[in-house]
Amino acid sequence: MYGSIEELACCVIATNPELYDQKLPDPTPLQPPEADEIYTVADIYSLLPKPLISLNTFNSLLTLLKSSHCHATPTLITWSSPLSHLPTCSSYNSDSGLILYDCLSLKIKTSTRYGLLHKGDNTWQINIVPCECVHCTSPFPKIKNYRGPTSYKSVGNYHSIFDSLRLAEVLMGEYQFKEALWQHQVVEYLCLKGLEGGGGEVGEEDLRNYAGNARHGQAACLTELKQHSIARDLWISGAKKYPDNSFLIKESHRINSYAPSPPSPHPHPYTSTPLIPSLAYLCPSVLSPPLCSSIITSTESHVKKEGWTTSRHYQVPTRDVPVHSIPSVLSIFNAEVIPVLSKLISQNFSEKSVTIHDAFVVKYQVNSTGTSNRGLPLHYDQSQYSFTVSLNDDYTGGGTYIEVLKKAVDPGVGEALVFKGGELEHGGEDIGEGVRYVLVVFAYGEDGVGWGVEGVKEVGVEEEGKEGGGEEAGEGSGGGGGFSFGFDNF
Ligand SMILES: O=C(O)CCC(=O)C(=O)O
Ligand SMILES: [Fe+2]
Repeated sequence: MYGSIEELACCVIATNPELYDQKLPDPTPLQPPEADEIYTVADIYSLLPKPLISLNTFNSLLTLLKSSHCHATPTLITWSSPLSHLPTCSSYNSDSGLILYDCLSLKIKTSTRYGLLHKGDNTWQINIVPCECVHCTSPFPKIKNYRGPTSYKSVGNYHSIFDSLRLAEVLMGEYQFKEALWQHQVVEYLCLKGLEGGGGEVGEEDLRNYAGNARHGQAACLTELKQHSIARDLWISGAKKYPDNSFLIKESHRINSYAPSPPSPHPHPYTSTPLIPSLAYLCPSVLSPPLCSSIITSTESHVKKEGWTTSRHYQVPTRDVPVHSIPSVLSIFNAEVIPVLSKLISQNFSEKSVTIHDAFVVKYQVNSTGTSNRGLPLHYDQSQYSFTVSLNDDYTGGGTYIEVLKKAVDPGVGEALVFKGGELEHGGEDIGEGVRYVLVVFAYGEDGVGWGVEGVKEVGVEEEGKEGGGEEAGEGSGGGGGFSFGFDNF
């Protein structure tokens, strides 16, 4: 029995020092348990979300709680991030603080959760409430459904699959990509098992759809974890396996649109100027001014019909159009830009080959309120190599702002900046007047140190690669690669 939340927390801290380890565990491969019905507190604990709050934040929350008393008698407790980090947590709609999970009660009495609610007037009050967020409701009461064939009783169970998918999305929203990857693998696995059993109560079509979404989720997580060649394989093989899944079709279309880097060196000599040696270079004449104008014209006529996309890059949303969605721009890009970019990367960064992850045309503009879309906040691209190719110059301000230089770099029309997008903090400098168009490219090389990762296996594929669905490794996977961003969000 703990008299106060402080005593309780002290006990938790004393007994679970690893709660402060912000490192995520390696993704757990799906392995059937030895026997049915066996799961320990450690098993449950390993599935709980890891704390994202710092000790300081936690202590200051405890200070706020000084006068409150916890009437519960939990034995093992962990806590999640502040609720504002849980976009799909439905049970609390205020941006209130903290949920404490009582693992033993979860096993015994699923109705008891300890919620900490902000009352809105700088006072805090503990209420014991049944939390219905997916962290609480999804895996734990149904944990047996998540543990492989021997304990998998109801493979077509709608709630376990659907809740698992939601949980995976929440984990992604919390930037817990390794755990989200694992959850997506669980979902695909459950769906495949359900399909083996004829679809169950969910039905084959929905199961295939969820499985495809889960495959997309795995690739998206791997992309965030900079495991890009594996992500690429999962997208390509996923589109073959789930040909009706729109996410997978879109991604494999993106991947297949961009030409591979040319095998022989680009014919004309190429000189670039180091801006920050080994990190950023200025590159003259990547594209001729007439081709830049042609890209702008084709882009504008495309967006008249199709509109701009604003949600492809969720971390810093640009208003852009992917190059692979405009055939005339794609052919200029493949014929003119890729050979030059490949050459630049091999010259400046000693890469043997380059793979394009994504390319898009961005438009910055001062809107009628004079505020939005003038630039892009500081960020890292999570690409290995990024390019910004200027397409016009009739604006004031603008350029690619490089934080370490404390200045914006704005090459002339058809010129480019190539830089290590995942290492150099940068942004789009606000424009003053006019409109700025820029072609942005995310790419990765063959030998990116620390970019290739082993040990992630495709769900449902046997060791020897034998599988009913005729799964193949995606073509064109060129070893380790790296970066992220340009995939569609759920
Ligand atoms: O506007 C620029 O020059 C930077 C664009 C950028 O960083 C991006 O789209 O990721
Ligand atoms: Fe960027």
